[in-house]
Amino acid sequence: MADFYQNGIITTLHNLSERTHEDLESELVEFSKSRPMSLILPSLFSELEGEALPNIIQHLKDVPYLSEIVIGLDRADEAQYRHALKFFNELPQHHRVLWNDGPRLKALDAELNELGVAPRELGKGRNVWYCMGYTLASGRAESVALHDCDILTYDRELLARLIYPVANPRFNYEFCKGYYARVADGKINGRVSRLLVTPLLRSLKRVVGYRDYIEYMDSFRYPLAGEFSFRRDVLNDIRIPSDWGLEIGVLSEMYRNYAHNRLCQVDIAKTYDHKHQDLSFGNDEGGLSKMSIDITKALFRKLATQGETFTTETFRSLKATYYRIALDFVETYHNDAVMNGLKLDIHNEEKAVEMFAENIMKAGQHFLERPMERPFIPSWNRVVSAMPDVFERLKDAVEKDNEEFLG
Ligand SMILES: O=C(O)[C@H](O)COP(=O)(O)O
Repeated sequence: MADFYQNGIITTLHNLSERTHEDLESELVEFSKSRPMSLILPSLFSELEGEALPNIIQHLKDVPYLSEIVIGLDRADEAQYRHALKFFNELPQHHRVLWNDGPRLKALDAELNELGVAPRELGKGRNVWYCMGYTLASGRAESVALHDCDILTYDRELLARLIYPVANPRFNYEFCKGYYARVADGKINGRVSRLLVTPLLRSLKRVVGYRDYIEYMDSFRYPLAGEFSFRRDVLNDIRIPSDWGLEIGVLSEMYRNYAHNRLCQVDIAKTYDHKHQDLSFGNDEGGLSKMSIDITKALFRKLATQGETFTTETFRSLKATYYRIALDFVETYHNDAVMNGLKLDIHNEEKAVEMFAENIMKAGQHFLERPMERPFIPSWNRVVSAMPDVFERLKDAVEKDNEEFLG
């Protein structure tokens, strides 16, 4: 059983009783009468052939409270898009598959690009952004959840717990972030979250001092979770980063746009496992190495927008402080693992810490060389002002794709 401690400056909603998903769902069905709900699934075609997504679909089939499911499909050719339409057609809920690489959506993307408001990089950020635009265009939902498509331990209770805080009409939350223990196969995972993000935030507290933003970020128990939920109005003015800073960037946007009491986090699962990426030592362009550089840059950029100044010396102190704190964390996690009968490879953990320490310097150097770089995709409010009929056009393109290729 979890404890009920409130850490940090964001409300934490715990899992304190063994409520069944049926029990939660019967409430959600009631809530859906005043707050219709939808789910966004950013997916790669390859995930349709993996282990996780077919199981997610089996669970979603029985979810009784969703008005819409919006699937963003990346890296699919025409035959694969046709296959995806059949694959998702098992869902009884109203659903649409956005063929991001198809000619209709690519033509719209090219026009947005002409106007300077299209995403500049391919990837999950762009996929999520188009799904958010479609959700605004379709207007079917008041409360929206979003989760990854590689969750191996998926259960429909995860979705019920994730959307509940923004679905209950008596709650005033605009945004909710999921958290869980990433423990699977006898191991503690979540290497970037445990070994980079938390120790880096703790070292920032030492090097730059108390900052409300750092306290806020450190309040999230799993800051890199790809599971969020929000009220629809959030989607209008959120700016999504197109790189690996997506999760951190979304939290920073919420910090900028809302008071702390409109935000919360919720325990969504006892365990969680997903597809693991390589650490990619020495390769700044891939795997967890690139992820760690993007995340660190996102934190520096955000602090800079609050008036923080950085020099090479700041980054050197930060690296040294981080290294010490992160090594202490390795010992902490090791002891936690031992007491729980789990495995933790100290050598691999320390190798990861060494790489992250180097990457803090690389991210710092990059920041000093290009302080004005902004990987953000414009908010949908801005896009509407540049192209007033964008929602009709997006909706039309998606409807036509679905009609033409479903047969
Ligand atoms: O959340 C994280 O820390 C990264 O996504 C890496 O996760 P993993 O160690 O579970 O693969």
